[in-house]
Amino acid sequence: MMIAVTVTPPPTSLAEVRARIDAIDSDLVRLLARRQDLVRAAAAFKSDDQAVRAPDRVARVIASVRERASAEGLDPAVAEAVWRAMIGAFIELELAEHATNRD
Ligand SMILES: C=C(O[C@@H]1C=C(C(=O)O)C=C[C@H]1O)C(=O)O
Repeated sequence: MMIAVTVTPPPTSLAEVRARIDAIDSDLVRLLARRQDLVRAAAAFKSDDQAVRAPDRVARVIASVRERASAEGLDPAVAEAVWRAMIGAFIELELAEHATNRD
């Protein structure tokens, strides 16, 4: 049986490194926009600010992301820092959304 394996050759210049990073960032922005829609939707199901912050859920998300990061070769400390910053920003957005829904 033939198994096709795609190997991306290493970049040969800083410009190429940056072009590849830009392409990944573009995918990340698209995914984050989808995530943001869901975070906004979550606000409608919550009764107060404590429920919006949901620290127990945040802890579970971080633990899961750290595990997946290790499996994928991403430094878990980097993953945790990125997710904590992202979730912090989304909580601010969700708090604003929640306050608007309440009015
Ligand atoms: C989206 C939620 O609300 C908040 C945002 C979270 C996130 O961005 O992953 C997780 C928990 C909450 O702090 C949720 O409760 O699931």
